[in-house]
Amino acid sequence: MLPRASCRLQAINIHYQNATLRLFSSQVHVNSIDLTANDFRRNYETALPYSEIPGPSAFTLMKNALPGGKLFGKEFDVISKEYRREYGDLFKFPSIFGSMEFVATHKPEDFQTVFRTEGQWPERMGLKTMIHYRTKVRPDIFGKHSGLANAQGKEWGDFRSAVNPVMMQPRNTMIYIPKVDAVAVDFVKRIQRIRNAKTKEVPDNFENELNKWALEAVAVIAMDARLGLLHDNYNKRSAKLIQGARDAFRLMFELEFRPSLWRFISTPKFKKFIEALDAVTDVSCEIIEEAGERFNKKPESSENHDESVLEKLLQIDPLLAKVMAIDMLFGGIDTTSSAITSLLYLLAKNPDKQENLRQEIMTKLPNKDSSLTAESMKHFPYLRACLKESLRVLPTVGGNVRTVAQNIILQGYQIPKGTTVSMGTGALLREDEHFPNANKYEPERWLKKDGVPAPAKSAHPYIFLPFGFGPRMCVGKRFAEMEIETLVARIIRNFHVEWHHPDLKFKFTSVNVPADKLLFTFKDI
Ligand code: HEM
Repeated sequence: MLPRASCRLQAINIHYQNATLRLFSSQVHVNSIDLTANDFRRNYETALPYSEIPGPSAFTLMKNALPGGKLFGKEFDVISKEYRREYGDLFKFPSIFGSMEFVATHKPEDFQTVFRTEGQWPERMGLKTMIHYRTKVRPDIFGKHSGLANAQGKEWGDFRSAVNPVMMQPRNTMIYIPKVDAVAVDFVKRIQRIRNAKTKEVPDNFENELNKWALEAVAVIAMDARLGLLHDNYNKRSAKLIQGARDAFRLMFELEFRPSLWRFISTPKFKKFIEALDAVTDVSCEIIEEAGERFNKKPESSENHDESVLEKLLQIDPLLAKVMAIDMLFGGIDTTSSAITSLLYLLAKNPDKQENLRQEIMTKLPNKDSSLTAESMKHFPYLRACLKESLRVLPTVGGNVRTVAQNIILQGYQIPKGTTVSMGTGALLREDEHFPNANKYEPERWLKKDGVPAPAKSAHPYIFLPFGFGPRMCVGKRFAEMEIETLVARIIRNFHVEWHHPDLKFKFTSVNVPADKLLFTFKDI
């Protein structure tokens, strides 16, 4: 323990918490935007009752979702699209087999109402499968913590206040650039090794390679550990972690959102899910323990400015540090690799944009072995725009969710406090009404030119929220953006990225993942 560092962290923590509260205080309790409490109460009483929100009955939903039904095996975005066509921009998904009833909306004004009334401790429904696993199956590891993503109320507020200064401050992200860049350089070498010598196309397991990069990069930030995943003979333990995270993510989605009896009996899928989570938990704990031993061996006097997230959090609360590190390993694989897949694919399909990006990168990486620094990363506005645009055209997550914190009115209907509302932002990102030429990949729409604001700024501000919104937004946002930008800068500096196959499809699990093999071609510059 380092008491002085701990005090410093707590001071930053309090400062950050105050700043965060200031930032969002103007957004609290304004559902009635500009209405007095009495006016709002009157409006609420005369609004249409919640029970009248249109939508399929539990029976129809079951019938459609079971074998032979019109939506059998369909992804959530397809089901949502179908019901939106049938019922309009607001409809209700009833509860089946103990799953949660929720309201789905596709109107930006509704997103604004929900977010601006979310309060100090916004609630996003916890994942019942994860909470069950952590509190009932593995309390030995997780103690009272079901994880940041699943905690609610003050427990969430305390957890988040502890991790925010370490994970959300830009300064604390930049310090990891050299280490994350070293991972990117290794990945470039890996591409050179594994691609076909003649065609330069990578093997059909390239998605797994991207997963390995994502885990290697997040581990270096989370616990200053190089796992060696980019070597030819990477160890079985890490393979188990990747496979476990991938299986758990996909099964979690099925168990949470499709009809399932797991709440009543341990179904085969549920057993597989527990096995997958056990693999993630056990391997993560081993890696964390090894990191802890390394930190203990560090001399007291050694520099601590680029301490890992784990090391910093250990000085605040060891259990919280462990749970957050596990969540970083678990949550930092599929998300980041899905986002980078979309970006590489869109750059491959739009060679002119790829060339613009290369020109920008060349200014700071004149040689292939020039170093990427925090300073050089500040000068890549086009790279940032390319990432934003790919998160718009092929978003990693399809929407946002909140449990509403007070009674509100959406599209004339009463939405009582405690209702789960799913905001289908993903569906609107490809609509011309919000983004002209919405299907076109145009990073320029995110850039201001000659003093003229970026065209994308004229879209409703609550539609493009790839990392969520407000105090509960993605805690890994800054790390994810930095990891992706670093790797893409390295790749585009080294290769022409090409795609010579039918259009790549994505499927919606908990995140959008590629449905086909990632057969990219990487030709040397
Ligand atoms: C491109 C990559 C990523 C995307 C698009 C993404 C997106 C999201 C979104 C939309 C949320 C919900 C936010 C809200 O409700 O307002 C979220 C939450 C979260 N994300 Fe990410 N994420 C990404 C990467 C990561 C990474 C790398 C980590 C770990 C280092 C991470 C950890 C988390 C955690 C722990 C939460 C829950 C936060 C809370 O409830 O306080 N994410 N993410």
